[in-house]
Amino acid sequence: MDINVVNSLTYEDFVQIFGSVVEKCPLISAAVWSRRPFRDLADIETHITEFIHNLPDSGKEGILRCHPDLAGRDLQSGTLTRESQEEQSQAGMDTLDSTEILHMYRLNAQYKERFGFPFVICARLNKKAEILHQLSERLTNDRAAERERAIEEVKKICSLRLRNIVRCDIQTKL
Ligand SMILES: NC(=O)NC1NC(=O)NC1=O
Repeated sequence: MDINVVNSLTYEDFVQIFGSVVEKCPLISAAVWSRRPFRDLADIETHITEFIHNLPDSGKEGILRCHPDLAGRDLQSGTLTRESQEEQSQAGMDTLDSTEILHMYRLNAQYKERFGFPFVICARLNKKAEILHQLSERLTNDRAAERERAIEEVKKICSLRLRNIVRCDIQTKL
C-alpha cells in the first residue's frame, strides 16, 4: 500500500488494517490515525514508538500482556492471531518436540512469575536456539530493564508488521 493511500484511509479502515501492528492493541493505531498525514512508513513508526514511549510503566506492561506465549497454549490450540501464527512458525515454534515444548513452557512460566508479564521477542528475527538462549538470559534482568528490553522487541515486531502493509523504499536495519 502506498503512503498516499494510507493517508486517505478512513479511521475505521485504518484501524482495521493497522490495528494489529502491535499485538491486540488497536488503541495504538486508533490514536496514531489522528497524526495524519504521514510522510512515509518511518513517520508512522515514529508516532507509534512515541505513543508507546509516553505510556506509564503499567501501560507498557499492558502491551506486553497482550502478547501470546511463544509455543504456548494459543499456538497448540490454533487460536493465535494470523500475524503471530506466521511469526511463531517462521521461528520454528510450531515444530518443537514435546521435550522442547515442556522446556519452553517451564521457562515462560518462570519468566511470568518473576516479571508479571510474558516473555516477548521478535520471532521473525530469531530462531529456536536463540529464543531459548534469550529467555534464560533475560530471566536474570531486573523488572525495569526487562520491561524496556521487551518493549524494544514489540517495536521490532511492529516494524516488520508495518512493512508487510506499507510500501517501503528504504531498508533500515533492525
Ligand atoms: N511472546 C512473544 O514474543 N510473542 C510473539 N513474538 C512475535 O514475534 N510474535 C508473537 O506473537
